[in-house]
Amino acid sequence: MATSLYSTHCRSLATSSSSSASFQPSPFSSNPAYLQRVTFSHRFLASKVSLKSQPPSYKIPVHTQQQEGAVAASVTPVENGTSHKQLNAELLSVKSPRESLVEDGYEKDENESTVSITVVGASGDLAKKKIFPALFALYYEDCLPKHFTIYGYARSKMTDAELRNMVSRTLTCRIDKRENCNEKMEQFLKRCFYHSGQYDSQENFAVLDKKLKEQEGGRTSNRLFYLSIPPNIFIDAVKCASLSASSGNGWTRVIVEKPFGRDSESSAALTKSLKQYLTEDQIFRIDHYLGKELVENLSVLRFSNLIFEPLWSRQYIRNVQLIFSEDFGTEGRGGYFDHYGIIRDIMQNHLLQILALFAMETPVSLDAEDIRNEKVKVLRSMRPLQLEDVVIGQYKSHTRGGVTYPAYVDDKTVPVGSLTPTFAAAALFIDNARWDGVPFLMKAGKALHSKGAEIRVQFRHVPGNLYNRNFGADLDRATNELVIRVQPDEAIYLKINNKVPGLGMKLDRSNLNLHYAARYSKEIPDAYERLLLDAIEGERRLFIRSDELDAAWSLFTPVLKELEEKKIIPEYYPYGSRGPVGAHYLAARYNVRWGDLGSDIDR
Ligand SMILES: NC(=O)C1=CN([C@@H]2O[C@H](COP(=O)(O)OP(=O)(O)OC[C@H]3O[C@@H](n4cnc5c(N)ncnc54)[C@H](OP(=O)(O)O)[C@@H]3O)[C@@H](O)[C@H]2O)C=CC1
Ligand SMILES: O=C1O[C@H](COP(=O)(O)O)[C@@H](O)[C@H](O)[C@H]1O
Repeated sequence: MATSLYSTHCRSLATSSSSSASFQPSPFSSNPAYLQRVTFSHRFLASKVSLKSQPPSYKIPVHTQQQEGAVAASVTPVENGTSHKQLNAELLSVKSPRESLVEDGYEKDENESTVSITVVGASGDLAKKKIFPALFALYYEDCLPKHFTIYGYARSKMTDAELRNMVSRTLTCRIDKRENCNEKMEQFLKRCFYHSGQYDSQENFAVLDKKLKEQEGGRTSNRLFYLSIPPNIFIDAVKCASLSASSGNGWTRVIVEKPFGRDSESSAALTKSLKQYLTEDQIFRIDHYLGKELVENLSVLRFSNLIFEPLWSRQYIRNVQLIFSEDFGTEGRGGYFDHYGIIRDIMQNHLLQILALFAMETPVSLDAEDIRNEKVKVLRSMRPLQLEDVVIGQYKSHTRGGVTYPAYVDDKTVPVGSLTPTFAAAALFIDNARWDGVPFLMKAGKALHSKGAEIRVQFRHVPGNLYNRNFGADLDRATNELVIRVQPDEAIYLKINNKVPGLGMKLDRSNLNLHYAARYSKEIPDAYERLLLDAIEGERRLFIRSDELDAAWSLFTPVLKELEEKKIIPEYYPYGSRGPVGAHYLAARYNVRWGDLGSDIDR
């Protein structure tokens, strides 16, 4: 059984909460889980940073799940571990906001604050797939404040009941958290409402504001807008939300989804436009890879284990590989993708963010600004990517086992003859004392043979030749390799050499393996859960600051322009293959062999 040093799990903390606590009020002020969470972490300080000053501290009565007075309802039981898909009629009948609050046992208390979360683009793919399920998971874990409301906003015409119905189809309970699952879903869905409006209409947002106020019932209102819409309408929506639906007496924050522009200029223009309506403090630029468990764990691994940090430099590390692969194409998202390509879609953000966390110096503290300062520093020490250090590819149709998989350009939303890369490999360098000369190789592709994301750290050869003859000719295969498997089947393992038991002297490669599924019984939360919770708490550590974004774009913009201006033709690779062979030549130029070629001890 795992013992946890620092528990920040909302529900597990709730069980050990005391009956009252004194601290600055926040949207979570009466949630025992939250009280405990902030006591243990630096989040508390961050959560106090808001646009408006907070009222003075006071005694907070603890509110528990049981006290919420959930309405008993007949529900379809959870069967075979799957979530319910049927809602009963009572749930779908929409009550007025006040009725809902009273029914849920909430009495108006103007001294308490509320959080209203508006999902802008609620009818879309991301909202359905990720945002609503993450909000439900937070609710299930008692991580949302006592008073919260969720509003879906989009142009599509929908009633509250229809939104609830749509949302209910994607809600699930964790495998290890099924208790009262249907009941919790019903309670959650009652807090979800919908408002149909245009993204560029201040009047429509003003009506939303009115509805939010009704829900907030005179309490201090904190408002979070999640922009789950295409980037061309970000500014319209931000303008209208900010001018017509900002909180009058609490904080207003906006989560902005990627892409943050397509190069340095457009990104700077986006930031400038956003800052017409919001301060930097209000902008939460999301990169969901930063919310992934093993990416969060990177700093813990580095800075809390003496054995790693001394090795973390050019002295011991030969190369670092950041690998992303998907075993499906751009199906359905070709229109978006063709405008961006894999370098902008994955490398400039997800993989570069991982690289920054991997390579940064020790931050002064775990505070958001200290961490982000270090990330900016390391990004600014990097050399802009050169054309000769990039290989691009695009998948072509392939028939296997009687099934024909489409080419990228077969997608109706992709322009004929598109040269947009669906695969790229790149070699990047950090020109600082720690990393001078160490190649950081990135590889990202769609429609490859497997799905996964990992960080591979290949160490140098052991000096001297004590055991060289036992390794055979291939010394590279005998070097230590640390693998951080971000997904799927999370793991951290270290490849070491070991003597095969017996009278002879035969060496063998083995893994010291921290396999999450075996070590921890808990299901790993989705990245969006962590990030939404952080945004609600005002914790900015896992969000991208504007100077960080500028630094990231300046590494990729020149090469992206060159690729486009020179109309570089991608190397075509079959759907479901390992990608273009050019990636191997690129790696070989730096004496690197990709670690994901797979060996019998990798899984
Ligand atoms: N889907 C994903 O897996 C990921 C998405 N993202 C980002 O998240 C954001 C949302 O993504 P996703 O949900 O896939 O996007 P969608 O294309 O599904 O768009 C979301 C909603 O925006 C509205 N919309 C779509 N196109 C337009 C348009 N041209 N003009 C006005 N409104 C429009 C539609 O709502 P209505 O018509 O009802 O107004 C739609 O339901 C994007 O910025 C995307 O890049 C980031 C990572 C992953
Ligand atoms: O941001 C994006 O990420 C997804 C991959 O996310 P994951 O969490 O499923 O690994 C990718 O499919 C998409 O193209 C990209 O925009």
